[in-house]
Amino acid sequence: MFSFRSRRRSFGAPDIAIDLGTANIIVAERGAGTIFNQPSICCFETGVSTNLVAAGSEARAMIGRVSGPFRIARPLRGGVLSDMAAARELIRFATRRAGGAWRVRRARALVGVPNDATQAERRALTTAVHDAGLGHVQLLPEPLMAAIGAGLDVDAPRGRMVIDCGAGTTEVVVISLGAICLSSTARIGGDTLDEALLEHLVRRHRFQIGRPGAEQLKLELARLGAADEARDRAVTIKGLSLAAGLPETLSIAADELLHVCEKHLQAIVGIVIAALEHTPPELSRDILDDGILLTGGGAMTGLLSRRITEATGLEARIAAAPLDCVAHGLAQAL
Ligand SMILES: Nc1ncnc2c1ncn2[C@@H]1O[C@H](COP(=O)(O)OP(=O)(O)OP(=O)(O)O)[C@@H](O)[C@H]1O
Repeated sequence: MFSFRSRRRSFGAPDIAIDLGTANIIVAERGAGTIFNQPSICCFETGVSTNLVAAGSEARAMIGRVSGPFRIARPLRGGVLSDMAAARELIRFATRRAGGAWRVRRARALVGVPNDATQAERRALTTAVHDAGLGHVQLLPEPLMAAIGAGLDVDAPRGRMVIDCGAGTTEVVVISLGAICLSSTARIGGDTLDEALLEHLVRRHRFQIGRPGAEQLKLELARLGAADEARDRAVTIKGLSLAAGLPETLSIAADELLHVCEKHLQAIVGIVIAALEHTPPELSRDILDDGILLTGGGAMTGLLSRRITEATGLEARIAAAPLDCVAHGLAQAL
């Protein structure tokens, strides 16, 4: 069982907090608050040596538009580190503006990590943070940090269920007395929904769009899906017609694409139900009274909270700033 308070005592005051997510990286510095919040993306020029050309928002604008020696890289896949060089360079880039006195003695860093990350995945993340120029690293579980960042009193002797819906992972945890009592993680999230929409368009309409286009489509569907009357509307998508081999604008009923989204949401609901089945009775009673808290970017679609409530009968509440909960929790730990 992870206990936040016991781990903190042996670490001393940290200087910097890093929420390195599959989609976004947020860095907070003690005394200065958030100093960086941008997409987790790098663009490298590969040649004799590999150089970072751009990172964050600038690199995101390059997706699908680079060729030759340029390579777009994302440090994480499915919530865990998959590209060491990209992680190191992105963390270095994101922390370069930090100006604390710790620069002289190398920062102590708090870094969020999925609760089910393996020892090898934890070691890789720690190495990437060290290689980026930071000193002592402490890894903290993202769903617990999300709960703290959302304002839950995690130290109370009360069962709290939190679902952190990221781009690469969905984590369902039950927290009591400052510790995670039960945890279930699936490597699904906003990214897998983007991919499902891409595949649907190719299979059903022979129409190709890029990853940023798929994410934009998902965000539009999230808006439309929240209002039942909007389901009849059509969405227009710009991309490449594979049949004609030409750029085209495709118009599709929102309802058809919302079916793809619903499949994804049902997979998340399935994880929540499985976690509830394994929750001890006293904690279940607390969750019955307090409901479930949703954090992470994927929680922002009102559809997910609605489907969870329909399936479980429990109130599902979306945190005030879902995208920032983990970073806020880590910043509080600073
Ligand atoms: N309004 C919205 N509706 C649905 N999804 C959204 C919305 N806004 C953002 N997202 C999605 O949320 C995801 C990013 O969330 P978040 O920043 O919490 O993930 P992350 O921490 O980078 O990922 P992970 O924790 O899995 O490594 C992206 O897939 C993004 O498209």
